[in-house]
Amino acid sequence: MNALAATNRNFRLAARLLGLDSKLEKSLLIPFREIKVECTIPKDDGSLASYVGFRVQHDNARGPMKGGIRYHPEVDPDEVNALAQLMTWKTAVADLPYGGAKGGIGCNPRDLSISELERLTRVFTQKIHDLIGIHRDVPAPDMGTNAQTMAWILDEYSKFHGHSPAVVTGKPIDLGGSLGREAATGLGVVFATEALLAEYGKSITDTKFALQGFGNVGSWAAKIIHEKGGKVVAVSDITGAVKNPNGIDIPALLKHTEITGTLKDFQGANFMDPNDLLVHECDVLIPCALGGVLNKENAADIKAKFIIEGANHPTDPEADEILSKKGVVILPDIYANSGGVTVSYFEWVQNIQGFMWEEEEVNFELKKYMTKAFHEIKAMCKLHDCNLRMGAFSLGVNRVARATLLRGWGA
Ligand SMILES: NC(=O)C1=CN([C@@H]2O[C@H](COP(=O)(O)OP(=O)(O)OC[C@H]3O[C@@H](n4cnc5c(N)ncnc54)[C@H](OP(=O)(O)O)[C@@H]3O)[C@@H](O)[C@H]2O)C=CC1
Ligand SMILES: O=C(O)CCC(=O)C(=O)O
Repeated sequence: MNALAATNRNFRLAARLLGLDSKLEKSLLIPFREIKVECTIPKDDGSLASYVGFRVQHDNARGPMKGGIRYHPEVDPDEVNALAQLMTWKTAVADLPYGGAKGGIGCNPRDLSISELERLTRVFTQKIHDLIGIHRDVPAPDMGTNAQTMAWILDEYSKFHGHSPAVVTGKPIDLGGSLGREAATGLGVVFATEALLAEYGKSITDTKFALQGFGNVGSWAAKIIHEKGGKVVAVSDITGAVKNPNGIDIPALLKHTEITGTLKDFQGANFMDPNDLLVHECDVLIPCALGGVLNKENAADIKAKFIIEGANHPTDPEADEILSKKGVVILPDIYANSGGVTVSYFEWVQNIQGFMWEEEEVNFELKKYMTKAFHEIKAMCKLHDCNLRMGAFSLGVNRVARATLLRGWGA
């Protein structure tokens, strides 16, 4: 099942649980606006290269639309649509005054030089600048993009609209980025994990973790888990995977990836087939890379008792069903990885106030938001007798439905 079909399915199940009117259900599902633009740039060798960029603005009932921009070869309209919709429910679960959006460009950032990436980002921004904005749609980093990408968007956008730091979040600190934003998604994943494990009388200390993806989310989550006494027994990136049953030395691995850019040739662990990462022996599995990686092909072989969805849409509905029958507890993406957008919200607030918070304050507030959302999801699970994914979806969808009804349709 593709990402959009899976996301629509989860939304519809939640709408049924809530007893939403079918016309309201239909209106919530249709995106507010879908943008598709051609981005042609001169490459460093003088030849031309054309790419397709997308921005899907799913819903703005609760506030400006919010969500990352992804640079990846597999970016396609259905996936961006699904990710935009997930942002709508995610911001509502976290109770942020935002709607949802997502963007992307179908390209392999590893094949582009820094100056080619800059040109591509500026052309994309030129094409969409009238449709984003501080109170309209606020992009942020996602897979394949980072603080530098946000700096180029900010600069290009500001040429048209005047200096506007709050038009993007996840910026470099020197341009108004928030302390703590870079680590926020990984830290939020860890707060979410702690909240879940505590329900089962467990903690991070001495628990065994496997993480797929060692980029922004995966590397920060691994670092913080290691600092809290957890054992990271396996991690992977696109080039391969490493394992150590006694726990990988994460600071050493971070030093290695900083120097080489990959997990390859790391001396402190054994290499393994990256396809085995998801079915590796561990207590907690944290997918932090692509969508749809847990599916009917591998779900029956998963050894973890808990899955924390650091990535967006890592579990397809068929896998959800198989895993649920096995008794595996899944903490869904729209809650588990909401730490990033929550600190993006703090960044936007700081930019609008023209004020900067201490990192301790950012992290303290993040923990408060993550803890509150966890208990609100649990309450929905109790009310509707459902799993955590449906608890989170029904919490988010209900908040957006209420805002939509209150605003009305201005007939
Ligand atoms: N950044 C954020 O704030 C947020 C991100 N997310 C989600 O988290 C996930 C990861 O995002 P982020 O960390 O920002 O992205 P990054 O681009 O920083 O990192 C992605 C990581 O995934 C690895 N990867 C890519 N393909 C594969 C594969 N087939 N098998 C194993 N590893 C793979 C990459 O390897 P390599 O480096 O070798 O290419 C890299 O380590 C995405 O689903 C994103 O939507 C969710 C909320 C917020
Ligand atoms: O920080 C943000 O605004 C969005 C992050 C994001 O894209 C996500 O949560 O999937």
